[in-house]
Amino acid sequence: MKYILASASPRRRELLEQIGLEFEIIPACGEEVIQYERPEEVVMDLSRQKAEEIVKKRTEITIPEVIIGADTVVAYKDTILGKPKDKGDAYRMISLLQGDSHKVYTGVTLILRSGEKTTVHSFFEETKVTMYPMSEAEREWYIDTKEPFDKAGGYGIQGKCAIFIEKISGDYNSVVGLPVARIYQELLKLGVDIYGES
Ligand SMILES: Cc1cn([C@H]2C[C@H](O)[C@@H](COP(=O)(O)OP(=O)(O)OP(=O)(O)O)O2)c(=O)[nH]c1=O
Repeated sequence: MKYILASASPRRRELLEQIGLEFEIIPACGEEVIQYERPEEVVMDLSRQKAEEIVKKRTEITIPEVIIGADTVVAYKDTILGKPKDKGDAYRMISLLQGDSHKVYTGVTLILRSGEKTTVHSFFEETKVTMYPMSEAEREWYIDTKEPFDKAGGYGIQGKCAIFIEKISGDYNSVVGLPVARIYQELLKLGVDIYGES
C-alpha cells in the first residue's frame, strides 16, 4: 500500500512520521471553497476537496493507495476561525478565545484506491480547549512570536501558547492538525492495517 499525505502542513507531516508510516507528500494547492455552516461539515468537506484534488492528478496508479486529506478550524460559539490574515486578525482571534473554552475540529478524508475501486471516507474529531485569561501584554507578546499566522484560530497548542492552555478534552493530536489514532482506527475499518502489511 502506498500512502499519500495531501498536505503542506509540517505538523501533519511530523505526526505521520511519529507513527512510523512511510508516505509521500503531495500538497493540495486548490482554493478551499467553504459551502457549509457547521464546523464539522466544513472540515470534512475541505479535507475531501484536498484529497480529491490529488486523486485527479494521479490517473494511472500501479499499486493500491490511500490518500489522506485534512483540515482544521476553531469554533467559538457561532464563529468559525481559520488562519489569521494579519496581525489585527490574530489579535481579534486570541482575544476571543482567551479566558474561555472553544472547540477545535479536524476533518479527515481517506481515499482508498485499488484496481477499479475507489472508497471515499470522511470523519471528524472535536476537541474542547480551555484557555486561561490573557492580559493585553500577553496577547501582544504572543502575536510577536509569529506563531499565530499559519494556524487555525491564531494559536498553536504545541508552541509557546502552551502556557495559556488550562485544559483540553479530546485528542491533542487533532488540535495540532491530524488525529492519528482515529485515522488508524478508521483505516482498520476500511480493511487497511498499516502495521500488518507484508
Ligand atoms: C488550533 C491549532 C491549529 N494548528 C494548525 C494545524 C493546521 O496546519 C492549521 C490549519 O490550517 P489547515 O487549512 O487545516 O491546513 P494547512 O493550510 O496548514 O495545510 P494543508 O491545507 O496543506 O493541509 O492550523 C496548529 O498547528 N496548532 C493548533 O493548536
